[in-house]
Order: sequence, then structure tokens, then C-alpha cells
Amino acid sequence: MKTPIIARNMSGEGDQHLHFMRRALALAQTGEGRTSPNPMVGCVIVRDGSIIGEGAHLGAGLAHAEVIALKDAGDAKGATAYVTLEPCCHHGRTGPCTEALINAGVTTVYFAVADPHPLASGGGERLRSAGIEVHSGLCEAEAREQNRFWFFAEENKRPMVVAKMAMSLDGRIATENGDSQWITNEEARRSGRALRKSVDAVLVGADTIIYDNPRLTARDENDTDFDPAYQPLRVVIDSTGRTDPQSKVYGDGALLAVTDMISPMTKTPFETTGTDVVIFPRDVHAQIDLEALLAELYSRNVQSLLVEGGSTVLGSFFDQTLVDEVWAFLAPTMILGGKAKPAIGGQGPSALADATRLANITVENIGDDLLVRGRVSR
Ligand SMILES: NC(=O)C1=CN([C@@H]2O[C@H](COP(=O)(O)OP(=O)(O)OC[C@H]3O[C@@H](n4cnc5c(N)ncnc54)[C@H](OP(=O)(O)O)[C@@H]3O)[C@@H](O)[C@H]2O)C=CC1
Ligand SMILES: Nc1c(N[C@@H]2O[C@H](COP(=O)(O)O)[C@@H](O)[C@H]2O)[nH]c(=O)[nH]c1=O
Repeated sequence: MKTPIIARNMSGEGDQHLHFMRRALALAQTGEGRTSPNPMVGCVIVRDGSIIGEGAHLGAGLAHAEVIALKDAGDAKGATAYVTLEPCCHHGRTGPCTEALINAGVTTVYFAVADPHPLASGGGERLRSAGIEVHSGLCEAEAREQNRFWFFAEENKRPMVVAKMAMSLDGRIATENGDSQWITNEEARRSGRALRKSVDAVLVGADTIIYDNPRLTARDENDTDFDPAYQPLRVVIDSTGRTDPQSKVYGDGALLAVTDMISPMTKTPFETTGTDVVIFPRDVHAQIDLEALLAELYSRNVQSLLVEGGSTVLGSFFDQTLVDEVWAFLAPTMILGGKAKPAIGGQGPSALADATRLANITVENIGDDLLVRGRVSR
């Protein structure tokens, strides 16, 4: 039977547990969202009310947070461990953390959230069976939020899809003739380029490549590409391979999604760029089947996909209810004109009751622009 979390009490003991778990969450953040395909995990070891060891997991194949924290503590006999994720009890690329905690003589473990991974779960039970006092659920919401892409992908077996658009106040992302550079201010664009670092892949449609010739890389405040380890996979959906193979987006770390309608003539030059050309089934409009694309990306360890546009591609993702989160940059500009590109194309619903609603909204001012983020309510 699971022991309930300790509630705040008169002695302030609950506050202490909260304090140590929050420190573990802060440590987990040192992974900067780039531990994918593994989750970010933090751990602190506490004895007599003081932290004696700290650790964070920094990426697949590297030591787990618990093992680093135990090593940092040296002697952890009789100590309490605070971990942001249920300790694993399987032999992966590294040994099971449950055994490390048991062997170190830890007597109490607090973990924030259960591990949904079928191989790694069951750690709490294993620790209990070894006589360790186990508490789960402390800061669970924060821990889930910190690794939301990872939890989503584990639970849904596809990447979490984030729709990003940089739009005018009248909901446009380009003029009628495709001019869109730039709608939002420099700082907002910098923020958008930096946010690419937090996802595993960035996707655009063929016409965005043709109009904008974007790089789609994650970049710092000086517009310099981050280290390759922080770069998302760059994905282009282009059924017939009509985009120019010399476009900036192509090369190592790029995936061109095509259908069997691509001509051998078009395919050959792409192969010389280092771009991975992958054939997908067609949907009813003879375009790339988005569910098949998401399944392929998931099989490549992509847990989060940022769809940057354009209008047609965003419309397809929304119409197929494949968008999970929205990042809308909003500029105080009115593009006007009935033929300017709407931020989101597609069919949309006929009844307002079927409109897409967002929850968990945050609003950030970026100079004169706004960044509105929210989770799609299902
Ligand atoms: N302000 C902003 O945030 C942004 C603005 N833009 C602007 O948007 C404009 C481009 O948008 P838009 O013209 O709508 O074109 P898109 O970039 O959305 O590309 C659309 C094309 O993608 C291909 N495609 C393949 N599979 C699919 C699918 N399943 N669903 C949808 N499309 C698919 C299709 O071409 P095919 O059939 O040949 O495969 C389709 O015509 C440009 O002017 C650009 O500057 C773009 C991005 C962001
Ligand atoms: N126009 C527009 C954006 N456009 C998006 O940025 C892409 C260019 O990326 P890159 O070449 O990597 O800098 C472009 O293709 C489109 O997806 N973004 C914004 O934040 N604000 C803007 O006003």
C-alpha cells in the first residue's frame, strides 16, 4: 500500500520535505531539457536536516541522479533521498537506482512522480520490499510539468506537438504574396529561436522553405547556432520534393518527408546534402500522412515536435487534432486584407462549441509583443 505524502504540519516538517524536493527539481533543470530521450531527474540526499549529496541526470548513457547524489554524499547510511522521478529498478545502460539506494543504506525515499516506463517502473515497490520507507507524490504536478514532453510521449506513443506562430493582431502570418519577415520584434524572434533548443524536432511545410528559406536551428542571443547536441531535427514536409535541395534547412540533421510521388530526378540531389529522405503514405489530399510521420519521428526518439508553419501545415495538424500545445507570438501589427495568410488554415469546425480551447495559459511581454502559451484542452 502506498504511503500518503506528508502534509504541511505545525512543526514545519512538511515545509522541509517541500524544500528538499524543490531543490531536487532545480537540480533536474541542469539537464536544460536536453536529456532526451531520457527525462530530466534531480536528487538530493539529506541527513539530520542538511543536504549531504546532490545529483542530476544529464543525458542518455550518463549516470542517474541518485547514483551521482549518493557518490557526492559519500556515506548515506540512515539518510533520506528526495528524487523527482520514481527510482528505476532495471538494468538499462546504467544499473538500477533502487539497488544503489538500498546498498547505500538509505532509510527513506521521497519521489515526486511514478515512472510510466514499463521497464523502469516498480522502483517504489522494490524499495519498500527492502524495508525502505517510501513516499510518493510530493511536487508531482511540478515534476510532470518539468518533463511534460517525456511523459506525453511515454503515455501517447507519439511526440507532443507544439504549434508556434508569429502573427499580427489580426491573426495573419504573412501578406497575400508571402511576405512575413518580420512580423514580431527582434527579441521575440530571438526567444523563438532559443525555444527550439527545448524540443527534439522542428517542422515546416514546403512553401515555408520556398518563401523564407529558413535555417530552423536553435540559436543563442548572438544568432549563433548552439552546439549540435542542442539542435533539433529539422523536418520538411514536401510531398513531391519540389523544394530546392540547396535550401539552408537541408544537410546533416534534416529530414525531408516525401511521398511516392517524388521523382527519382528530384531525389538524387537531396541524397548528396546529407538530408535523410523518408517516404510516407499519402493522406486523402495526396499529402504526407501526419500520423505516419509522427510515428516515424517517435521511433527516432522525438518526444516533442515544434510545428512552425506555415498556414496550411498548421491547419492540417489542428484539423487532425494533433496539436497539444500552442506558442503564439503576437505583434501589434495589422496586416489586413482578406487574402493575407491566416495563422492557421485548414477546415476548422462549423460549430463554435467545437472550437479548440486552451488551458494553463501564460502570457509574457516581449517588448511590444506578447507570447501566449497554452495547452490544448481535450
Ligand atoms: N509568421 C510565421 O510564424 C510564419 C509565416 N510563414 C509564412 O507562411 C507562408 C507559407 O505558408 P503556406 O503557404 O500555408 O505553406 P506551408 O509552409 O504550410 O506548406 C504547405 C505545403 O506543405 C506540403 N504538405 C505536405 N504534407 C502536408 C500535410 N499533411 N498538410 C499540409 N501541408 C502538407 C504541401 O505541399 P505538397 O503537396 O507539395 O507536399 C502544402 O501545400 C509563407 O509566406 C511564410 O513566410 C511560415 C511559417 C511561420
Ligand atoms: N516571420 C516570423 C517568423 N517566421 C518563422 O521563422 C522562420 C525563420 O527561421 P530562421 O531562418 O531559423 O531564423 C520562418 O521560416 C518561419 O517559420 N518567426 C518569428 O518569430 N517572427 C516572425 O515575424
